[in-house]
Amino acid sequence: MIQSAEELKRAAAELALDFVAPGMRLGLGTGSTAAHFVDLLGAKVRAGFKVVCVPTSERTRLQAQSLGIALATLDELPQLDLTVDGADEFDDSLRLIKGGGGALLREKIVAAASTRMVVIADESKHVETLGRFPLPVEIDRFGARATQLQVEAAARELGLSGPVDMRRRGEAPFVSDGGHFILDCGFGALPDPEALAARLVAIPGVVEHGLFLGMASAVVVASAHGVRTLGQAGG
Ligand SMILES: O=C[C@H](O)[C@H](O)[C@H](O)COP(=O)(O)O
Repeated sequence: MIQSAEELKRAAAELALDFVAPGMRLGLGTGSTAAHFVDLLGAKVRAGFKVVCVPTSERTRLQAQSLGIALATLDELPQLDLTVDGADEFDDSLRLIKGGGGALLREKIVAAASTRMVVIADESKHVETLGRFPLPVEIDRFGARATQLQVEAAARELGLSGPVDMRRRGEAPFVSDGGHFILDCGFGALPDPEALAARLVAIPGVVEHGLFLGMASAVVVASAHGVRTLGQAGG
């Protein structure tokens, strides 16, 4: 019987391997769940399986490299067949919150360049309404405080409130692979994620937000009762 969170993540990652065909151009996600997938893919590659992968973060690039997985940049491979990535939250409509690990911008660029995005997660990430996990919003370093005020104002217009915190690593602000800051927005339940997404992208200092809407084609979710797939991984 599957028990620990790590076992659940690995079980989801294992099932997602079924969606990978030889010769595919693959996007590799970031985070502890995606790391299980990369690890399992590495074992397949060692056994002779051929794929070329584009990592969504430096962390994932280093892991994949250490496992001997063939890598390319997104400039070299601008169209991908499939991206497999984790998520901080997903709902029944396969809408996601991502960015807990700070990789949301590259993750979204890579997912958008992929024909399909398959998300792997344990059941704890499944929510009725997105927003339990504070929404990460990646912002330019220039004028960060001004951008933060605009994010807060935009949320208020939509009837949302709650702390907007600059993500920190120790004393200093956290800096993403792209060199940006991240705001963690604890707005609580997001009844209209599409409206919030539209409002956030209209703020000039916002580089990207962690709402992935209409991007995932399937979520492979592992619980103590087994692993199931929501949505369609094909087509
Ligand atoms: O920026 C990080 C990513 O969006 C991750 O995929 C997300 O935070 C989920 O990570 P984990 O699998 O570690 O919960």
